[in-house]
Amino acid sequence: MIEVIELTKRYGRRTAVDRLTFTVRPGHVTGFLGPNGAGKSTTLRLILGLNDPTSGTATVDGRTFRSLPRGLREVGALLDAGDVHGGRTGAAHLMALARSNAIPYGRVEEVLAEVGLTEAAGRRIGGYSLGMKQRLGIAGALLGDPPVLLFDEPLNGLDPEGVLWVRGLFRQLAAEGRTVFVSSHMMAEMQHTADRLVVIGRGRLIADEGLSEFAARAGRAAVTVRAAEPDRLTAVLRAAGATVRPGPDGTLDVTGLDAGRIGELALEQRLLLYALTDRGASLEEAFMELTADSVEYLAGEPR
Ligand SMILES: Nc1ncnc2c1ncn2[C@@H]1O[C@H](COP(=O)(O)OP(=O)(O)OP(=O)(O)O)[C@@H](O)[C@H]1O
Repeated sequence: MIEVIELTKRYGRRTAVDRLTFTVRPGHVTGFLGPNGAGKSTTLRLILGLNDPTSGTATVDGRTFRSLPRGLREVGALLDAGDVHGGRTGAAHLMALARSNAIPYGRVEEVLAEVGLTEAAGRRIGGYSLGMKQRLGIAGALLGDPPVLLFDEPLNGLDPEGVLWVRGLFRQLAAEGRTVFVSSHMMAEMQHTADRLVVIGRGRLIADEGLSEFAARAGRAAVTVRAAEPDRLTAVLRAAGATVRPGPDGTLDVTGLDAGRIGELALEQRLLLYALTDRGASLEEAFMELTADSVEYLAGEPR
């Protein structure tokens, strides 16, 4: 379990992390979300004892990372996949990590196989693609078989197959009872990866809850409808107070009426429906709405 209490980090006059309090529990994949510059990397570095907080505490199972005696065996982390010695081979990099953390060398082969890098293990990291470097970083985090794992933007640079693999791996690690904390600035990445969210903006906590609770807060549940006569249905639904927007492939995106009421109205007007799907609130919309005030650099108005 990771516990962050009133954590604050200032760089001169800039407050990167502002009295942040949250808990990351075992058995879940917890997404750590926030727009660029929200303070995610700084928070992860504070948890790992790489920087000192200005005030407040960050502990892992009740102790600061620096006071944990067994390093990588207690907490595995991938912070920056590019931060590796390009002249070394993947295997040599992991061997060095194993040696400095008193981890048996046999683990190196195991984790290389787990991340799919066995073939590339003898090649120099300088020639690895970004996706391969991410895999190597994940291998390093897994090396000590730790109960707590932190990943900073681990999906960056991975191809779709790699993304699916990482998601499966995170779920499996959580199912084994580990604490898995994964940062990202994109809700779309997290909504299929995490089951809980810690959301921050400008260093402050915005949400610490399950994915569905977060979505519900936006309060914009939508229904997707596919109808034989979309124009007539649109008029009927608008007359009943709904907001209707054309969706992709001739579907309609309806808010303001639930699926049951839309079905009734269609039946009353003898309008044929091919599909009627509850979409729930869009997590992306919830994220944009709740973090809108804390985005560092807003894009200009569209021209
Ligand atoms: N060493 C430092 N010195 C000064 N300011 C810093 C330092 N590290 C971070 N900051 C500032 O703190 C704020 C938070 O940065 P941080 O990298 O933690 O954000 P982030 O959420 O990880 O962003 P991103 O998604 O862009 O990586 C930013 O405004 C950044 O400029």
